[in-house]
Amino acid sequence: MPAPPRAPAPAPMTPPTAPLIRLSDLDDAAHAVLDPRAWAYFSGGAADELTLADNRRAWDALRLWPRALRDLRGLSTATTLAGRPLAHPLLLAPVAWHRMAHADGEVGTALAAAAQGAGMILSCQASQPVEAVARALAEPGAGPLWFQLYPLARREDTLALVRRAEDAGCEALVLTVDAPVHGVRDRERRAGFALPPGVGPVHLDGFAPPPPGLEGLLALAPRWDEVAWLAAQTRLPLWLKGVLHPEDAVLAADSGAVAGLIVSNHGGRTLDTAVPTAWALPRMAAALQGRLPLVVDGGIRRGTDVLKALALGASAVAIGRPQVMALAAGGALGVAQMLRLLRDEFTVALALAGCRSPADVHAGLLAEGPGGLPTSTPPAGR
Ligand SMILES: Cc1cc2nc3c(=O)[nH]c(=O)nc-3n(C[C@H](O)[C@H](O)[C@H](O)COP(=O)(O)O)c2cc1C
Ligand SMILES: O=C(O)C(=O)c1ccccc1
Repeated sequence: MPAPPRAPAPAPMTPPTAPLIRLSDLDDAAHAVLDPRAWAYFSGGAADELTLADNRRAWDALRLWPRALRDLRGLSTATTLAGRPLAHPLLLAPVAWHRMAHADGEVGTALAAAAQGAGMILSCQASQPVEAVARALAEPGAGPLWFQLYPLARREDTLALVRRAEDAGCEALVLTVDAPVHGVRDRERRAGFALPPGVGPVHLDGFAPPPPGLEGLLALAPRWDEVAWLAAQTRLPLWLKGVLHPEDAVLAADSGAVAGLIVSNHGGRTLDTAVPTAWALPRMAAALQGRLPLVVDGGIRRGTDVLKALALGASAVAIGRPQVMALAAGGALGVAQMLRLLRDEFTVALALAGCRSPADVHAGLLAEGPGGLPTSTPPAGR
């Protein structure tokens, strides 16, 4: 019998966004659509970008000792952060000016975070207001909204910002302490980066700019007494972001003013050649002995990176660049896909390491890596 004539091929269906295979693919997707100056700003690090590269390499260098034959039934990524239940330990790190990546802006990012149960730390340099972001996150099962601060030129302005974050329903404040001056940004300078018209830090409208010159910035650089002052002004827990040294971790705990620390080198954007966060984290955890919860950021791109961060003592991780790359490439939907993928990879990592939950993750899962990273034997009974 002759073969029936072939039906014409259906018109190809283009998915709204290409399937996302791994987080690092978002860089190419964003590069293709972003203005070169915005790309330089979002993707770049400081100077020779050695810390930027080291952040990734330090997670990659760690090797896992998985456990077999564990009972994995009921596996869940659910955890708690400073007592707050979370669907999984993923937060969005504060990143300035989302509207430079996509018109959906921070509200789009927040809708994605809400849909995926992720927490969000809103930058004080955000290009959309905290009230609108808070509404987007006001969903059952949504993660917490935190507000990140740089000290403003006048204390009353800083306080006005704190009140605004409190009134919007933010659950914590984050004082960034690793960027008293702008890092050496070769890539931004080469690209001639400037804020595009119509995008800017909406929370800072009407506030006095920093006094001119280096001495003006140094006068605003937060000091330990500023941390105590800020903590005394608010009922919200105060986290410090950008601490790397174990002795500073101990000072933070001793101050009694600090609720937790974000172990961060600002994604390699401030002091180039600062240690990668995967090196700092276990040493800070050892110095603190559980006195403060730790969140870590910098180069977290894989579910296994999340697992390693928990094994080194973090309670949660924060994601910086992938959120703006995903936003640039696919708007709010892109950010939701990115978070979904990382959650799914983390679920797989838990299962394959023999852990039923984040609480099961411990230092014994880590083998010593090329960077001389710490190792231990699994504690009995785990
Ligand atoms: C484009 C960009 C803007 C950022 N803006 C801020 C900011 O406003 N406040 C802040 O505390 N950190 C800021 N950060 C640092 C991030 O919060 C975070 O520490 C870093 O991006 C984590 O590294 P990752 O990008 O490798 O995940 C920014 C980072 C990037 C990439
Ligand atoms: O670019 C940054 O990393 C950052 O933290 C920042 C600082 C001042 C204004 C905008 C962003």
